Amino acid sequence: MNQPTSYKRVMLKVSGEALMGNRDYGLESATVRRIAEDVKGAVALGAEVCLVIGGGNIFRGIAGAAAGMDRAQADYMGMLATVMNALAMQSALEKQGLPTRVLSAIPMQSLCEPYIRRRAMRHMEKGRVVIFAAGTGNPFFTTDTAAALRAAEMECDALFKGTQVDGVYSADPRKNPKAERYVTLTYLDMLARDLLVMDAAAISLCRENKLPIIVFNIHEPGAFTAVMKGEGKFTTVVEQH
Ligand SMILES: Nc1ncnc2c1ncn2[C@@H]1O[C@H](COP(=O)(O)OP(=O)(O)OP(=O)(O)O)[C@@H](O)[C@H]1O
Ligand SMILES: O=c1ccn([C@@H]2O[C@H](COP(=O)(O)O)[C@@H](O)[C@H]2O)c(=O)[nH]1
Repeated sequence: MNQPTSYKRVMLKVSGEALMGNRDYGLESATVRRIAEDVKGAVALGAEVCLVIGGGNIFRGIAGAAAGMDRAQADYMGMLATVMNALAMQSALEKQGLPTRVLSAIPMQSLCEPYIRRRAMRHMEKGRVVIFAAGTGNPFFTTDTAAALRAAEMECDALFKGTQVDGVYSADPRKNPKAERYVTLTYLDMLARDLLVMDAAAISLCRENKLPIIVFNIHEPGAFTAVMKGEGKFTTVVEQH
């Protein structure tokens, strides 16, 4: 085993967009494999790991609504997109030799298990990597909120948000090159300054449950494993700093 981590159980939220790699849409297998290798590295540190994967690489409800669809119907399509990503990640993790389970908030018994909290807990205790699919199962939410919700339910020590940038900035760094990265931040700062790296419902849920949020760049090979050891660049969001 590598140098151990102080985290016993963690949630990793991976944005759907991150799975696109260099493509404009969908999944790039090399990217999915690289993230799976990173999860393997984190598991080797001795942590129990669960995942929520977004669906933005395939479909976002808000885009469907903008194109004239009923918003709730479009959101269900978005949730289905997250199931496809979960299945792709499950395959990649199993290729790495990791035991996994996909648990869906929308029951799909031919594909995966339904989400049952106590079953999920048991899977994690047995060292399986659990992937929570279909978000919260409800429209008008996001997979950030699903990640915060499942992390609280699983009694995780932290929520790691793997995204396109290496932390939380004073403004969106993809739009404003002068934006500055924070090393630590409070939940209230994130909410008050409207720092849109995560939605407000997810941040509030983390705050209520005293769940630290760690934002890092999932595109750096081995970044998740490194951040689990406190290495590399990231932003930590807590109650007080
Ligand atoms: N203040 C900020 N600091 C850092 N990133 C920010 C900030 N404001 C906006 N962003 C943007 O937020 C994005 C984070 O969202 P992300 O790509 O993880 O999307 P998501 O909605 O979680 O996932 P999906 O791609 O599945 O929809 C980053 O790519 C970044 O450009
Ligand atoms: O609880 C949830 C989670 C997600 N959705 C829908 O899925 C897509 C994709 O999720 P992202 O968080 O954007 O990656 C989202 O746009 C919603 O349409 C949902 O309805 N409920």
